[in-house]
Amino acid sequence: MTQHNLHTPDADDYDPSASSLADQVDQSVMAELLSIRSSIDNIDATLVYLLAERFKATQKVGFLKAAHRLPAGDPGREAAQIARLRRLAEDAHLDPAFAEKFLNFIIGEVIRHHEAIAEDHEAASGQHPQASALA
Ligand SMILES: O=C(O)C(=O)C[C@]1(C(=O)O)C=C[C@@H](O)C=C1
Repeated sequence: MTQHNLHTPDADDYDPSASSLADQVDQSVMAELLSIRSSIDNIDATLVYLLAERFKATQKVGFLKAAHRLPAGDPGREAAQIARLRRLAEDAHLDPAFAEKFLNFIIGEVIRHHEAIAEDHEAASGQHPQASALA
């Protein structure tokens, strides 16, 4: 049974002024809050598009690694990426520990995708022995 009274907002009916604070703040504070939130909304949308592009690129890496039976993870590359991002974060006044945690979170997901691609690839080449000989 669908629970219409427990409505969870989705992207189609996004209300940028949705808030649980309306009865706790005066209108001028709410207006300022909504104005700042409009930038936050733009930034969040950009993050989604950027992450989608990054995952498109890492998917290509996943196919390449699977085709050549390379390991999903590359700790040497990760160490270099983390050192670089920590430096960039410091320059940008972002907590470097947060930047590292965020990158590790994304890379963990990428590695799970790589492993799934490799499993699919192995299963497919098992079904076609001549394909596995060519890999
Ligand atoms: O560059 C690679 O080899 C990738 O698989 C991509 C990526 C990343 O997401 O940046 C993910 C896993 C590796 O450990 C290193 C980097």
